[in-house]
Amino acid sequence: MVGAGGIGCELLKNLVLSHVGEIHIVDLDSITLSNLNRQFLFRQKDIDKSKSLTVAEAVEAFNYLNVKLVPHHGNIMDSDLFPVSWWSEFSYVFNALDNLEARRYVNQICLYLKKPLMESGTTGYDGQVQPIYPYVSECFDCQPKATPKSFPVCTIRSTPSQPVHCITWAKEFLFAQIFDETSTNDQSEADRANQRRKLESETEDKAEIENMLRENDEFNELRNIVKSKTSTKDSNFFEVLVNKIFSTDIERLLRIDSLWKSRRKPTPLRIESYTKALKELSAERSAKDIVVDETRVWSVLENLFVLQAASSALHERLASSESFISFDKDDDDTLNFVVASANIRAFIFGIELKSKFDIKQIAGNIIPAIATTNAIIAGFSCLAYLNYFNQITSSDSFHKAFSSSSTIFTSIRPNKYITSAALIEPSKKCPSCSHARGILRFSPEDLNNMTLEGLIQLIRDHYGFDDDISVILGKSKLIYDYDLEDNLQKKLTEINGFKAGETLLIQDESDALENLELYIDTNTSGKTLFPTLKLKEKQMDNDGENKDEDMPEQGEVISLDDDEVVELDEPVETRKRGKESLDGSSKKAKL
Ligand SMILES: Nc1ncnc2c1ncn2[C@@H]1O[C@H](COP(=O)(O)OP(=O)(O)OP(=O)(O)O)[C@@H](O)[C@H]1O
Ligand SMILES: [Zn+2]
Repeated sequence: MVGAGGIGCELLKNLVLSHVGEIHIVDLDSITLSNLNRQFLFRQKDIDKSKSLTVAEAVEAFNYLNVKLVPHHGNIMDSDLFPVSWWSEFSYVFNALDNLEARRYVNQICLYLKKPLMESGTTGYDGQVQPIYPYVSECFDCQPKATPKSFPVCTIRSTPSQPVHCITWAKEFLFAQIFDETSTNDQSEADRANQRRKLESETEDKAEIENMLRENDEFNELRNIVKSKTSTKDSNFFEVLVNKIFSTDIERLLRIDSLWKSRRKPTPLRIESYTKALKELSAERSAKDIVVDETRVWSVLENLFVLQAASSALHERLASSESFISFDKDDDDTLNFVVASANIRAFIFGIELKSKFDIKQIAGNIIPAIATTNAIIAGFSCLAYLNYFNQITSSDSFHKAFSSSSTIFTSIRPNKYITSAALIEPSKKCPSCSHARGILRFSPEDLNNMTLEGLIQLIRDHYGFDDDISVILGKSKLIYDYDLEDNLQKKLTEINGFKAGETLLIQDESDALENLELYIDTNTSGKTLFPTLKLKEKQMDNDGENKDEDMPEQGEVISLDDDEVVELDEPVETRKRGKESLDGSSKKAKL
């Protein structure tokens, strides 16, 4: 079971009461106060303890069927901690995760190992369980997932009109520029040129572009103050910050007439008019009294007061122990900074102010989790799994389970509280399961002595590639094709990145056979084992064009080796065969 959060707690209780033999529980996180309202296996005393260890201990209280529980504290995507040999032990995998990246990773591992996977997720009242039988039913990646909504840079930086624009500005721009890891004082020429190009793709207004670039440069002063070891009391960080972002920058925006032809103009904030009231407020109350008032919309003065306190707290942290601070909705200093600066910007632009509670939801991309939805989904997850195990008497259990399992949805819509849909076959366009996969288990001897040329020969012999092949290591590192022979005589261990947990994507240059993805495992004691797979012939459409769409898209980046990166400006398909289509660069026409 991967994830011991909202769904995980409910699911573990169900599985233990269903008498599952042995359950391994993986989670990378520790328990926070905000988990306690729905993750019922945790108590106040457990705050800061490991989720996986605590959850295993908690269910022992009702583990009267003596299910064996094995907790693991760690990131499931860490292939040193969780190698293929570890994954191979399981007969069933449950996802109870909260992010796409980890879900995708588990999905891929289950495809490699052909393990049944129960995928589950909830947002608010909406929930879904999807049983996945690799290569028989749709996998997690068969249906494209929606990407989060984003806003044009110009709206965020120059012309906000909704609270969400101000919140995005405060979190993604202001906070990141000053405190985050990516904030830097010495931006290279290339970075600047890149930034300019990006802005030019969004607006033709030259004055606006110059303004945004200048604003960026001026953040140096703020970064310098905040990163200097000057005591917070002696620094004028808050004053410089407020003057720059709420006064100087706004005045400069006002000078760009083109922006305000059909928009309401912003009004710069005069901090002088608040100085006296700020002093009085700080004599009366502490900022702590205000920040706990999460559901009331604070006044402009209160927001300034909170901003002052949050700036000083963040400055103090940077001056004492931390080298950078990332925004985290559960880190109150970062959240208060974002809430207050977003609200003051909203006031300047005549936009509605919001409560800390509302801003937290938006800035943290949160839809409140509902304990009942988690419980229902975990219940279905367990029932669907039991259904699978009641059937696996035949050798063809995936096909059998395919016809008797369903995807189940919950929602708050009347007559649609619970609905189900039959499973469907994998999509031919799926980036994950539309090609063959398997685990390539190297003996330690072969891994140390085999050359890339030797490996390529073995792959060709094993899988019947007639023509030449190309080999991509990891996400995008091309290590061999008919035109790139530099690595052929290298031992496998001499190729940067060639290690257990990485993947090799093999493509047939003649496009006759489907792509093959091999997962590198080095944990075997015997001889090197190639997975037994029969590669399918690629489907061609009537024009002889290949129907499979697994080539990188236009604009995607392929890296050739660690320091050479080529941006594709035309699809790889057309470039593969003809050097003449390249720009004659010194990249030795590797693509
Ligand atoms: N890569 C990963 N490896 C292991 N566990 C993970 C990984 N990614 C996420 N998780 C765990 O999955 C669980 C998901 O649970 P849930 O959706 O309830 O989120 P939460 O972090 O507990 O709550 P919230 O995000 O609402 O504060 C979390 O406990 C999280 O730590
Ligand atoms: Zn798929």
